[in-house]
Amino acid sequence: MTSIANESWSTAHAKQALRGVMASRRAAFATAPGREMAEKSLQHRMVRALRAMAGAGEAIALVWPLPGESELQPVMHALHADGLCIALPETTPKGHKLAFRLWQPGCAMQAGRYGTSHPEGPIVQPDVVCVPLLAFDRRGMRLGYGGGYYDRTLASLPAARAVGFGFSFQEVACIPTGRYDVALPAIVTEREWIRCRGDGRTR
Ligand SMILES: Nc1nc2c(c(=O)[nH]1)N(C=O)[C@@H](CNc1ccc(C(=O)N[C@@H](CCC(=O)O)C(=O)O)cc1)CN2
Ligand SMILES: Nc1ncnc2c1ncn2[C@@H]1O[C@H](COP(=O)(O)OP(=O)(O)OP(=O)(O)O)[C@@H](O)[C@H]1O
Repeated sequence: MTSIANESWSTAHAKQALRGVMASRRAAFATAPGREMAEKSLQHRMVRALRAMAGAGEAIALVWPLPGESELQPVMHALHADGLCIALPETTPKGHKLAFRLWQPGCAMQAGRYGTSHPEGPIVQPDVVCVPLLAFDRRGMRLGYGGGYYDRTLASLPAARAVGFGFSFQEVACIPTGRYDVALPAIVTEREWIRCRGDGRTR
């Protein structure tokens, strides 16, 4: 359910309609012949982009995938082996920012809100935040599940570098935006590392 308390009725409803369209596209992609190749290519591009973005020993926030999302565990293992610190979000109650917890290979995962999973490790403040998305555009605007979690979280971490990630089929011409949506500076897909053109409020 989308909370419409903080944005106009028309924006909230346009976002919800787009979520429905993107859910169908994602379901079709789940069984598409190119899925496995696209997944591997996205993982490689993510590792390359994050190695370039993160300094030695820095903390990178990734996500534990929800059904239909790309598998990022190989990315987590590769960056951990580089000596980077990996954190995953714990889904807090709606209206709050996410809490990031330290992940280590083989660590126990705890079931969280909305089907998400998080490690039980200590809280970590990430230097780089990888942002999951349902849809994106070339400005760097994104659509998520409607919790507003990443908008709130990024607003509270002004020094963190953010990068979105997803598959190229998730690109649309123009994401409907509200007052709290801020453009991502970059988005990685299985095809490219997009330097987004922004909307005048890019973080
Ligand atoms: N893998 C992953 N982890 C993540 C996110 C994500 O997008 N992907 N999040 C990104 O913010 C946060 C969790 N955000 C969520 C916010 C709302 C709903 C939710 O309302 N789900 C509805 C149905 C949503 C739909 O399909 O339209 C539900 O479960 O009923 C789910 C996750 C943190 N962890
Ligand atoms: N920094 C913020 N402060 C207050 N309200 C916010 C903030 N960021 C987002 N919101 C509100 O949260 C609600 C959900 O936002 P939105 O639809 O953009 O979520 P989303 O980006 O799809 O979700 P998520 O970030 O969890 O993937 C909207 O009503 C929005 O105005």
